[in-house]
This record gives sequence, C-alpha cells and structure tokens, in this order.
Amino acid sequence: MAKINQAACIGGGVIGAAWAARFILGGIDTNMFDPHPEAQRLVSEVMANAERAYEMLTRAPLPNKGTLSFSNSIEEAVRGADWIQESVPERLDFKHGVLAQIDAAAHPKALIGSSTSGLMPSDLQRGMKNPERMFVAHPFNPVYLLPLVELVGGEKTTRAVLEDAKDKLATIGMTGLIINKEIEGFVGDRLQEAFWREALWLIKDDICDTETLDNVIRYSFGLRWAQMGLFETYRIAGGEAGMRDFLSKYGPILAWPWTKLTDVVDLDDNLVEKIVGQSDAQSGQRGIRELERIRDQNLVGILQALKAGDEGRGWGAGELVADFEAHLWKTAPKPQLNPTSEPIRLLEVKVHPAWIDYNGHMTEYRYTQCFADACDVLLQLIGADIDYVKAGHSYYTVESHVRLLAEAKLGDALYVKAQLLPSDGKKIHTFMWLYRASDDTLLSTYEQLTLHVSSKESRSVPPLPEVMRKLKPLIEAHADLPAPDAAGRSIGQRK
Ligand SMILES: NC(=O)C1=CN([C@@H]2O[C@H](COP(=O)(O)OP(=O)(O)OC[C@H]3O[C@@H](n4cnc5c(N)ncnc54)[C@H](O)[C@@H]3O)[C@@H](O)[C@H]2O)C=CC1
Ligand SMILES: C[N+](C)(C)CC(=O)CC(=O)[O-]
Repeated sequence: MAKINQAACIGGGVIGAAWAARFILGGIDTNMFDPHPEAQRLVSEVMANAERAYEMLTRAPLPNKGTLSFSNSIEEAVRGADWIQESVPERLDFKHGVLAQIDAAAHPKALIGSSTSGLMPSDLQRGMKNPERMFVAHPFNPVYLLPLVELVGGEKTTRAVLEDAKDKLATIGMTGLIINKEIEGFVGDRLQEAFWREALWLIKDDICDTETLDNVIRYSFGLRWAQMGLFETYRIAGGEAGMRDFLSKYGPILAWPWTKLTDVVDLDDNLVEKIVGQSDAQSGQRGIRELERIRDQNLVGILQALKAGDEGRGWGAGELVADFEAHLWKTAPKPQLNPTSEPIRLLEVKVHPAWIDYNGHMTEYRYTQCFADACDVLLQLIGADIDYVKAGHSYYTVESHVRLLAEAKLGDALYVKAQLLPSDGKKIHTFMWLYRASDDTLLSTYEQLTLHVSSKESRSVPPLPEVMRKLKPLIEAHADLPAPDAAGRSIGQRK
C-alpha cells in the first residue's frame, strides 16, 4: 500500500506548520526547515491546536504520533524523506531557488509538492534535475482538518507521480483531486479570487461592512457550499426541472450588472485602513489562536454532521472522514480479546470542549456517547466490526439505562469498564461503568441490551459463528462475576 514514510516540510509558517501537524498526527516522522527565529514556537502552537482538533474529530485509533525534528538546512531536512512539501513565501523566483535546492539534495524518487496558491508548476519545475516528481499540492487552511489537496502537474510531471501522490494523501485523511490542466490559481483559488474581488468592492463602495458581509455568507450560501458545492445546489434551485430550468431562468441575469469582479480594486491606504479597522471591530477582541480554535471546533462539528449524512454513509467531506476512519481501524493493530473473569476495559477518552454544556460540565448525552463508543469497541473485539456491518449484520441497541453520578469536567481523562451479563449472544446484556482516570471516581453507569440483526432483512437473527466463537467465552468468563448492584435497577429506585 502507498504510504509516506518520512516527510520534510520546507517552510513552517501558517501552511507549513499545519502540513507538519497533518503528517505527524498521521504517524509520519517529519523534518522541518524554517530559518525564522520563532519557527519552533509557531509550529508547536499550531501543533497543539491540531491535536485538540483531532481529539474532537475522531475516536478511531490514530497511529502513534510521528516525531518532529527541526533541521539546520534544506539539505538536512530532505535527507531520507519520501514526501517533501515546500511552503515558502509566494514568489516565483524565491520558490524556484528553494525548489532547486530541494531537488539537488533529495532522493531522486522523493515526491516534491509545492503549496503554492497559484503559481504554475511548469514554471516551478524549470531547471530541475528530476522535474517529473515535482507538482503542485495546494492545500486549504487549516491543512490538518480540510481534506482537499489540488494536485496539479507541470509539463514535466508524470501522471504516475500524481496518482502516487493521491494514494499517499489518502493515508493521512486527505483527498488529492488531480486538476486536468495547469492554470494560474488552479480551481479553488480562481473561485475564491472572484469572490474576494467582489467582496472588496462591496466594502470599498460602502455597500456593507466586513461583519455584515461575513454574516451574509455564514447565514446563507456558506452553509450550502460546505455540503453541496455550487452545481448540485443550483440544480435543486431550478426546481423539479433541475439544471436546465435553472440555466434558463437565471442565465439571462448574467448579462445584468451584478458584478464588478473584472475590475481589480485598488488596495490603496484608505481601503486598507477601512478593512483593517472594520475587521478589528469585528474580531479584534479575540487572538488568532483563539479564533483558530473556534474555527476548528466548528469545522469538526460540520465534518461530524456530514459524516452522518446520506443515511450514515457520509456526505461530501464527511464521507472522507468516514473513509479515513475505516482506514485507521483497518491499519491499527488488532485489539486482542483475552476473556477473564474481570470486567473488560474498553475505552479511553478525554472530555473535550464541545462536550461541555451551560452548567460547565460534560453534557448528559456525551455520557451515553462514551458508553455507545465503548460498545463499538466491544463489538470490534468480537469481530462485529465495520466489514461485518457492511456485509449485512449488526447489533442494534434496543434498551438502555444511564445513571449520572458525578460531574466530568473539561480535559478529564475517562475510561469505561464493561461486564457481560448472562445472555445468548443473539442478545448481549451489558453493564458498564464510566470512571475518571485521575482518581478512579465512578461518574456514570449504563445498562444496555443489544440485539443481533440482519440489516438486509430488518429482523433479529443469531450472530455468525465467527462472532459467536469470540463472544461466548467472554460471556462464560463473566458468568462468575457477581451481578452489579445497579443491574436491573429502575428509575428513581432508592439505593
Ligand atoms: N496561508 C494560506 O491560507 C495558504 C497559503 N498557501 C501557500 O503556502 C505557501 C506558504 O504560505 P504561508 O504559510 O501562508 O506563508 P507564511 O509567511 O506564514 O510562511 C512562510 C514561511 O516560510 C519561511 N521561509 C522563508 N524562507 C525560507 C527558506 N529559504 N526555507 C524555508 N523556509 C523559509 C518563513 O520563515 C515562513 O515561516 C505559499 O505558497 C502560499 O501561497 C496555500 C494555501 C493556503
Ligand atoms: C489566500 N490564499 C490564496 C492563500 C488561500 C489559499 O490558497 C487556499 C485557502 O486556504 O483558502
């Protein structure tokens, strides 16, 4: 399977640092070269935000983190790397010089991606010894959360290199879209540029201020774009006749004076002061790292909502998260089931910011989530994993009882233990305890009944023999344990 073994990041600013976080959290050792005196601090701050975001994003088993090493030169950084990502300032002459140094020092087969936002790869690879392995790998900020990389080849780049890059990016949760032809700004930034130009005119002409403009986007079409893009959205807007009707209804408007985007706004001192002043009034009360954390938390929420889209199959970027999680489960070392007459430890999690409610503690449904996630771990251990589900069988929860006994606070490390109560395997009757790890305080208990089903036939059926083979010894081993005090308890019952 294609995979990146060692990465080098040349340039560790906004984008280079976030690339490093993506590699490291994907388990890849990464060398960084950036002559900026504060590069290590800046990279470590971005890294901390990225780790926080991943803790919120997924509970799939991430690989052990890769190491981050700072190098003293480009030559040292690229040694041994099979993916080199250039993210230095956006100037052709400057990038050209840096890429020539990378090309001279790197292994001839190492892939070299440039983060450029719009420079042509043919210009960037001119004069290289091994230009066939150089391409544009244009990411979107924050690179550790947004999955897209526009892959753009120059005249000398081979198709095989672009395909190889695409396969490798998939292993770190990214999707490489190969762009047919090179063009300045590629696809993403040509679209954003058009939008940006129009926005600057609206501010310059006092049609609205920066906050109103942002609100127009985030209260309306911004929400649509995140999940359907442009064409699919407009197809729906055409009504039952779809795209053809949309084009005939709204096509003529294209000739009306609804845009000034072909004129480039003059970013003179007045306009710069106006934009900066409005932006300070809009957002200046928060620091950039704080805004990054707010952005990341919102993005995680959107990604998770999209992961549940299309009846659980995942939609848009959420489908990519689901694919990445499936890849993580597949490639992680298989957890071993060792049936003993001890409750089984199933889950370790941390309470993250999105789980806190207005009372300042973990909100009630997150307790249930911890138990539901622990149940998923149990199901994986007995072989009722995602492949089993895809093949048409699953366990559905049919009854549960949760008791909330103590508060869990932001950042608390938690773990779950489970005991299987007597059951035949077609039903699994489980009792679980949620503890705070620092002092083993019991926070919550959960009693659950799950039923094995054929999802194709929508009825309960016995589990397949391979699942029963693992489940039965566990139920038998737990049969010797005393029944938990609270098992079978009803709501409001006195202790
Ligand atoms: N900021 C953004 O939103 C995005 C930027 N990009 C592209 O990523 C690239 C980098 O942009 P940013 O990270 O925003 O810029 P930045 O200014 O934050 O970072 C550039 C970094 O390069 C370092 N640097 C300068 N000379 C160097 C050298 N000889 N070797 C190694 N490092 C060197 C600087 O110290 C700085 O830390 C640009 O090509 C940009 O167009 C791509 C996608 C989004
Ligand atoms: C502003 N920008 C041109 C550097 C933006 C990008 O290149 C991509 C992004 O993150 O939007």
